[in-house]
Amino acid sequence: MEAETKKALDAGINLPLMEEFYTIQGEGYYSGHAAYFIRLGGCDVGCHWCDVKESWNATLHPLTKVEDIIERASKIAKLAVITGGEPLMYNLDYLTAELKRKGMQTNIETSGAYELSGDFDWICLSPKKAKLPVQSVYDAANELKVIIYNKHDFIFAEEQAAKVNKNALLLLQTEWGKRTEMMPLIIEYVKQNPKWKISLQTHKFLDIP
Ligand SMILES: C[S@@+](CC[C@H](N)C(=O)[O-])C[C@H]1O[C@@H](n2cnc3c(N)ncnc32)[C@H](O)[C@@H]1O
Ligand SMILES: Nc1nc2[nH]cc(C(=O)O)c2c(=O)[nH]1
Ligand code: SF4
Ligand SMILES: [Mg+2]
Repeated sequence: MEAETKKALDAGINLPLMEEFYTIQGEGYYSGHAAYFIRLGGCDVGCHWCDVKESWNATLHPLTKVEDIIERASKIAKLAVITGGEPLMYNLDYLTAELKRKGMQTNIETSGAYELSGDFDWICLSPKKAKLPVQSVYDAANELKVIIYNKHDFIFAEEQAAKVNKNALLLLQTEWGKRTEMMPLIIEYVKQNPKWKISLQTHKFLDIP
């Protein structure tokens, strides 16, 4: 990579953009809200059930001017959701500062595997066993959303709940491919442990992006 290109990437002036779309947030506390999704390419966490594996290789996604993304987003939306890939692999200070300057709300979907950057109004932390969150993200998270793929994930969920700040909402979300098997267990678990709530990928039921 050329020095100028690297400089713009490190400063978060240009970021690898996989896709951007205006849709309805399907998951978590903001489920049901209209939101402009900004999906950045690049992730090295390696969840075998990841539903956007095409995002992993950052070099496949063009370095895009953040300025242009914000122009498009702010024309049609009030809320931006930064996702990926793993968005915290990048410096998100410029992106969030400019979104806010346009009056937009900034939310993020992250595994928390990298240090926090950017100024976020809402942080969804979805921790992964393969690369655990850093402390700063446990401290700042507004919701903890644990994916349930098998029974052991309930134990993992409790371990993660013990590490996150006390104000964070606690959410269990079935891994999509295992939903028939895991949903009955999640329902029973939440009835027995009502500090948890269910999060569903409602956009997949609605068949929207
Ligand atoms: C694709 S990830 C991108 C953001 C970040 N890398 C992360 O994992 O939080 C967005 C959200 O989708 C969840 N997710 C990914 N694959 C899933 C699947 N097969 N079933 C249910 N949730 C999934 C993640 O846990 C995360 O909460
Ligand atoms: N509608 C919709 N809601 C979402 N919530 C989190 C998503 C993500 O992939 O980060 C996502 C997504 O891809 N689509
Ligand atoms: S951390 Fe997120 S983007 Fe990365 S592999 Fe896991 S679910 Fe996919
Ligand atoms: Mg998704």
